[in-house]
Amino acid sequence: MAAVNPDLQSERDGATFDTNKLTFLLDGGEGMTERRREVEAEALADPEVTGGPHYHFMSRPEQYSDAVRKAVHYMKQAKTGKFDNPADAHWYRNTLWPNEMAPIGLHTTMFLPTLENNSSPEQKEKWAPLAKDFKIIGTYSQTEMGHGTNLKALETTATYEPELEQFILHSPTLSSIKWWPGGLGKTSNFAVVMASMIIKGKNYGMHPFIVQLRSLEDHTVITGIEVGDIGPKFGFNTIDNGYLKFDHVRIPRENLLMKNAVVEPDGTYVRIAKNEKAAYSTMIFVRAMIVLEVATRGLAQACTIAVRYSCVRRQSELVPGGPEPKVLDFQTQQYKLLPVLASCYAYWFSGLFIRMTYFQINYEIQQGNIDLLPELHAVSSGLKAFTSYGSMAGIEQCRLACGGHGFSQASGLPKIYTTMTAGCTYEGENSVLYLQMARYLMKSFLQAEKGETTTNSVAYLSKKNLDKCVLGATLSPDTIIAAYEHRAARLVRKAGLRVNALEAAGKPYHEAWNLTSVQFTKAAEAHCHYFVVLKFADTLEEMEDEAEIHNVLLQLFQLYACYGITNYAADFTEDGFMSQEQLDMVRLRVLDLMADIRPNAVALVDSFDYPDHILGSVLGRYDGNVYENLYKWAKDSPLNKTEVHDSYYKYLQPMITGKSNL
Ligand SMILES: CC(C)(COP(=O)(O)OP(=O)(O)OC[C@H]1O[C@@H](n2cnc3c(N)ncnc32)[C@H](O)[C@@H]1OP(=O)(O)O)[C@@H](O)C(=O)NCCC(=O)NCCSC(=O)CCCC(=O)O
Ligand SMILES: Cc1cc2nc3c(=O)[nH]c(=O)nc-3n(C[C@H](O)[C@H](O)[C@H](O)COP(=O)(O)OP(=O)(O)OC[C@H]3O[C@@H](n4cnc5c(N)ncnc54)[C@H](O)[C@@H]3O)c2cc1C
Repeated sequence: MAAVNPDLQSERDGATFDTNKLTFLLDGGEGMTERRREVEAEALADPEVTGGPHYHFMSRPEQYSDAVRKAVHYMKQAKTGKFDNPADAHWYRNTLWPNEMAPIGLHTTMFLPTLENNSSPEQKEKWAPLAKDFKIIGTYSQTEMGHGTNLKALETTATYEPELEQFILHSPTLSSIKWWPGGLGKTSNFAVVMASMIIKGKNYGMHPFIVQLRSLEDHTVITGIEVGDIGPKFGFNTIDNGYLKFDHVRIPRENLLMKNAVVEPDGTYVRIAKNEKAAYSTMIFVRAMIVLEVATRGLAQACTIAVRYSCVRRQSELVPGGPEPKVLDFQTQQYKLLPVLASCYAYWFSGLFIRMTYFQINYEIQQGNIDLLPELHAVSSGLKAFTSYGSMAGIEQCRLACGGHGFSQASGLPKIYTTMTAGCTYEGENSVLYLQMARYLMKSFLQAEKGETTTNSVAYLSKKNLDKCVLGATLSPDTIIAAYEHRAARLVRKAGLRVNALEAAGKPYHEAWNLTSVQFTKAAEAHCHYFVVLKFADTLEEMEDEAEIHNVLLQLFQLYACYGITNYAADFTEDGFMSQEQLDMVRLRVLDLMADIRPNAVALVDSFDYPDHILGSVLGRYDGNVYENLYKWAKDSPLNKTEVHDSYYKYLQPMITGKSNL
C-alpha cells in the first residue's frame, strides 16, 4: 500500500479521539463493526466484486449487464445461506454495488417484505421461500405513468370473475401503464402489482397481487403483458426501471395477497386489517430505512471525500507570502463543510432511532395493535423528507467545496449525488410526505387546543412553551431543545390557526388546507428539525463515558443546532422569543465551533469507515494520494485508447486538410 500523504497523516495524528470507538457507536456496537468489516473484507477480496470493468468507462447497457453479472454472483452466495443475517446481506450488497442500484434491489427491499407482510400464512409459505431462494425474482409495481402520489387514482384494474375464480388485470389507458418500478424492465419475472380491485362493479381500492411476468424457462413475456425498460435517467444506470402494460391478463383468486383483505370464491369482500391503509405498509418500512441507509450514508460518503480532499488540496495564501494552506484552513471552506458534517451526524442518530422504532412498532402492528401507526407514518414520512433533502443539498455543497475536480466523475460525487437525490422523489415525493406529517401536526394541534395531552413526537405541542429563549453561550442541550420546540410549536400553531380562520371565513376545509400548505410544509420541516436535534441530544445523554468522543459530538451537536438557528433566524426571532443579542451570539458560536471541530475533521469522516472501493473517489482516497491517481484515471479514459480518435478521420480531417482517409 502506498504511503499516506503527510497532509492527511498529520490530521490523523492530531485527532483528539479514537476513530475506532466512534465507529463502534455509529455501527451500534463493537461487534457490529467487526462483523461489517469481516463481510466487507471478504467481498473486497473477491475479484467478482472488485474486478469487473470500470463503472465510469462503460455504456449504460454495459453498466446494466455488469450489474446483472454481480446479481447472479450475489444470488449464488445468498443461496448458500451465508447472508441469512439481513445485516450481512446489506453490507455485502453495499460493497458489491457501491452507490449503484442492484437490478434485484427491489426484490430484497420491497418484493419480499410485501410478500412477508401482506400475505396470508399459506401464501407466505408458498411464495416467500421461492423469493428467498431466488427461484422467482420480483419487484414492487405500484406507480403508473399518470399517478405515483395519488394512490386512490391508480387506474390498473383487477376485476374479479367469480365463475372462474380469477382476477383480470388490465391497463385501460395510456396513463395506467405501470412506470418506474426498479428491476421491472428486463430483470424480474414476477411482481407485486398494486391494482384497484373491482368486484361486481364496486371499486375496493388499491390491493396487492402477485403476478408472473415472464417465463421461468426462457424469460419470454407472458401473453397479454408488455414490459420493458423506461430508458436513461438522471442516475440509477445499473437498474432497469420499467414499464408494464396488461391486456386482460388472468390470475387466480389466490394471487391477491390476503393478509389484510380476503375475497371469497363467490366474490364476497372481507376486510381483515383494522386500518384501511394496511396495504401501504411496505412504504412505511422503506421510508424508515431511507433515513439512514440512503440519505445519511450518501452524505457521509460525500463528507468523507470533501473533507479529506480539503486537507490534501493546497491553494492560495492565508499568511501573506506564506506557504499555500490546506483549503480546509480557510474559514469559508469550513463553513461549507463542517455544518454539513454536523448534519450528517445528526441524521445518523435519527436514522438509528427510526430504524429501531420501525421494528418495535411494526412488531406491535403485526400483533394487531395499530395505535402507534399514525405516529410511525408521520415520523417516517417527515424524517425521510427532511434528511433526504438535507443530504441532497449537503452532497452538492461537498461537490462545490472540491472545486474543479469535484465536477469530474473521478471525485465519486456525481454518482453519490444522483443515486441519493432520487430518494427525494421515490417512496413518496418530499413535499407530499411533509404534508402527510402536517396532517398529523394539525390533528395534534387541535387536540392540544382542546386541552388534551399530545404524546410521543408531538408531546411538546401540549406543553407550556417558554415565551423567552434562555439560550446562553454555554449552549446547553436543554436550552437548544427548548428553542427548537418553541419554533416548531409556534409554526404549527400559526398554520393551524390560519386553517381555522379561513374555515371561519367560509372556506371549505380542503381550500383552507391548500391555502395553508406552504406554511404547513415549513411547520413540518421545523418539527423534523426539532426532532433531529432532540435525537442527537438523546444520543449524547445516553452515551457511556467516552469523554473525548462525547466532547467532539457535543461540539457537532451545538454546531448543527446553531447553524440551524442562523439559517432560520426569522423563525426564532420574529415573535420576540430570541433576542438580537442571542442571535448574534449564536452566529459567532458557529464560527468558534468550526475552529474547535477543525482539528478533528478528518478523524470524524474516517469514523464513517468507508473503504475506498465504496467511496469510488480519487479525491477521497484514504491514503490521500490524489494527484498521481487523477493522472492515472485520465490515462485510463477510453478516449485515450488511441493517439488519434476516429472522429478526427470522420469529421475534423476533411475540414482541416480537405481530404479524408476513410
Ligand atoms: C400521499 C398518500 C399518503 C395519500 O394517500 P391517500 O390514500 O390518498 O390518503 P388520504 O385518503 O388522503 O388519507 C390519508 C390518511 O391515510 C393515512 N396514511 C397515509 N399513508 C399511510 C401509511 N403508509 N400508513 C398508515 N397510514 C397512512 C394518513 O395518515 C391519513 O390519515 P388520517 O386521515 O389523517 O387519519 C399516498 O398516496 C402515498 O403514500 N403516496 C406516495 C406513493 C409512494 O410512496 N410510492 C412509492 C412507490 S415504490 C418506490 O418508490 C420504490 C423506490 C425504491 C427504490 O428505488 O429503491
Ligand atoms: C428512481 C426512482 C425509482 C422508483 N422506483 C419505483 C418502484 O420501484 N416502484 C414504484 O411503484 N414506483 C417507483 N418510483 C415512482 C415514485 O414512487 C414516484 O415517482 C413518487 O412517489 C412521486 O410520485 P409522482 O411521480 O407521481 O410525482 P407527482 O405527484 O406527479 O409530483 C409532481 C409534483 O406535484 C406535487 N404534488 C403532487 N401531489 C401533491 C399534493 N397532494 N399536494 C401538494 N403537491 C403535490 C409534488 O410535490 C411534485 O412537486 C420510482 C421513482 C424514481 C424516480
